[in-house]
Amino acid sequence: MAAKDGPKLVLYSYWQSSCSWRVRFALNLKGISYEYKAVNLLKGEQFTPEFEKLNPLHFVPVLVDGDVVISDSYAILMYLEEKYPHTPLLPADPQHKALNLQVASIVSSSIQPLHMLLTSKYLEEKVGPQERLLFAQTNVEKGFHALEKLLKDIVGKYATGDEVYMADVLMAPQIAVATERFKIDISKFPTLSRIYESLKALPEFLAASPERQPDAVK
Ligand SMILES: N[C@@H](CCC(=O)N[C@@H](CS)C(=O)NCC(=O)O)C(=O)O
Repeated sequence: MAAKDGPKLVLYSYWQSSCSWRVRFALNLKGISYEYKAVNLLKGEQFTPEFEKLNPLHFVPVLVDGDVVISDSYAILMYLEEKYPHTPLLPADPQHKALNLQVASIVSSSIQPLHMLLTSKYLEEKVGPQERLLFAQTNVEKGFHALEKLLKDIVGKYATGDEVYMADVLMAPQIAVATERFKIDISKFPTLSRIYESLKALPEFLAASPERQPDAVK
């Protein structure tokens, strides 16, 4: 389905970016088609003057919806939720809604920034590749312990019950990156493992996966 009453949405994305993956997953869940614009982070395309106009922080993802330009995946998801409310990313129940927002915040503020490209490059230069990896692994595991504790009594098929919500949208790419890039043993986190098993079978998640993007390097 295309976005109603307006031009097609444009997503600036990089295939391996977990923040972009969140937005691709959410767009797929909502059935919104979009144009994909690749920003090659390894070639430094996030620093071009054209991209800087979209996001002075030089990060993907950026969503363009007509005149509206939004960077930051969290803000993009909230925008999509308001403008395209079908297939909601947040439950109506206030407690479950708060839990989804809390999980989303933990992933986007307390896990991903500690292993992102910018942080990794800096640490690798200052303290070396081994320390960089250890720093990422320690902080991903710390975040996963918190998520495990938060969700263990509420988990259903997905993070906060039997519907896919915002918590899942952020957790699934984060778990994929943790296991594949940082070799985290997800079996140490039984609740997260269980959620991930359900999520990784979803066609909307698979279609959003790095390998399936037009800029994927095979
Ligand atoms: N809080 C931002 C973080 C965005 C972010 O960290 N993007 C990464 C890719 S996941 C990026 O563009 N990194 C480029 C760099 O580090 O130079 C969001 O959720 O969108």
